[in-house]
Amino acid sequence: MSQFRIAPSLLSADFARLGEEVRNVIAAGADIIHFDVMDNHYVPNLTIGPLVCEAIRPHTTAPIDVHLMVTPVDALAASFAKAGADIITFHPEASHHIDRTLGLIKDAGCKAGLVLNPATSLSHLDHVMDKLDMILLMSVNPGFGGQKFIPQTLDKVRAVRLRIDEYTAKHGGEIWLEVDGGVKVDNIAEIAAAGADTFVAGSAIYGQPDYKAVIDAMRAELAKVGRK
Ligand SMILES: O=C(CO)[C@@H](O)[C@H](O)COP(=O)(O)O
Repeated sequence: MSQFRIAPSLLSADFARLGEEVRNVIAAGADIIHFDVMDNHYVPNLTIGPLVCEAIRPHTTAPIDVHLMVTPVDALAASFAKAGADIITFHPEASHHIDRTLGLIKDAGCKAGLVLNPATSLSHLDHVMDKLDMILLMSVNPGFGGQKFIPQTLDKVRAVRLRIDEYTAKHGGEIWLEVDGGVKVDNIAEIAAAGADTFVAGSAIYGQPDYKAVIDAMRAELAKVGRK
């Protein structure tokens, strides 16, 4: 895996051909499959559940990164761990007991992370840094693909990068910083320069006929970033 990771969001894939869409995007050079779970309650949209995760699992050995936009969280997190997820992230305001939910995900053998919406405070990270494998910053309000990147996210990325670097310099370990929403070829370098290392892109990749061309173009942009 390269130092920057590209994670196509299945939300923009052809749902009638999901297995093939997973294989094609990995063959095109993606690192991770991003799997958006929406419940029509926490967010105003309804997508896919653990059965679909289980169905795509045999189609790739790449990590499946499940982003839970649901409340309540715990039972579904456990189901996704059983269904073959590698990484499970959730929104702190959707869980009554953040520390317990993170522990439950890790005890099930998955990497765990928190997701912060554009207006959600970084204070949610304060007491759980030791349990985080990933922090996912939403650069759109969650619920739909194809929205425009919110530029104020860049300051948040810088602030979280600082927190991660300070924390890992002192305590060791690794915490990925993922950004999700409106990520394109023309802004990925700026987001990386601000401190992100993992990039979710739905419509930018699945909205084009040639997935490899888009992923190659993203990697070419990332190669220009001096940070790593
Ligand atoms: O979680 C979400 C939206 O809630 C995202 O993963 C979107 O699916 C990203 O789509 P694009 O903005 O890249 O089209």
